[in-house]
Amino acid sequence: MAPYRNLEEYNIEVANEVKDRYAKIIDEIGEDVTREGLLKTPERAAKAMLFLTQGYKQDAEQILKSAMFKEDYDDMVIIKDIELYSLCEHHMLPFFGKAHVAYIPNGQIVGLSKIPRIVDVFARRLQVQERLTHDILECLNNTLQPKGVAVVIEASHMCMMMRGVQKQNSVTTTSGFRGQFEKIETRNEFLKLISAKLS
Ligand SMILES: Nc1nc2c(ncn2[C@@H]2O[C@H](COP(=O)(O)OP(=O)(O)OP(=O)(O)O)[C@@H](O)[C@H]2O)c(=O)[nH]1
Ligand SMILES: [Zn+2]
Repeated sequence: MAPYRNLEEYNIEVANEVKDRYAKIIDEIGEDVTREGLLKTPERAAKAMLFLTQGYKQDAEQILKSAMFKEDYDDMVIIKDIELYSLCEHHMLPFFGKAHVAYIPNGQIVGLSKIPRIVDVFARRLQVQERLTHDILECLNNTLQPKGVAVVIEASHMCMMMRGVQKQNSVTTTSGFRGQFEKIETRNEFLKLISAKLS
């Protein structure tokens, strides 16, 4: 899971292919790929794209399993305001915002950092916000087998801001609930806690 830094750390053939295709795109849009400022741009763009899609090569289930511990705590665990950056699969433009994740343990808990880690695994792919929400939800539900799991994502989509309908302030909220969170009181407690501001 090490963060990738150099193009050489990616599959070199794939990385060079992506780089060459970015050079072609830059040329096609009417720019001069040989001018100084753009000389290294195809390589930088390839690195950025491979970084932003590294989730395909990562195994979220294994990440959770690497830090699951037996524990009798059976109240709600909430990790809120997890910042996320993903790419919409329609335009390959970013969407970004926050994920709020909760679960009710069923004899085992998971290392807290592993939840933001799996958010990144599923966010660093071409996604729609709905599927991203369910990917996180189902992974936690199947791997940790908790009494309940909830995921809420609030995000802004650059494809709706920079182009298309050009709405700068709209935020899309998606949510998924399993197990005890399907009960209205539990769900409401979670929603109340994620909207509460701690001073
Ligand atoms: N449901 C969903 N739609 C998304 C997401 N990201 C982008 N979209 C939408 O995907 C749709 C693609 O629609 P199309 O009509 O094929 O694309 P388009 O002509 O570029 O559409 P406009 O953005 O309306 O100009 C658009 O309505 C986008 O707003 C997402 O995460 N979930
Ligand atoms: Zn889009």
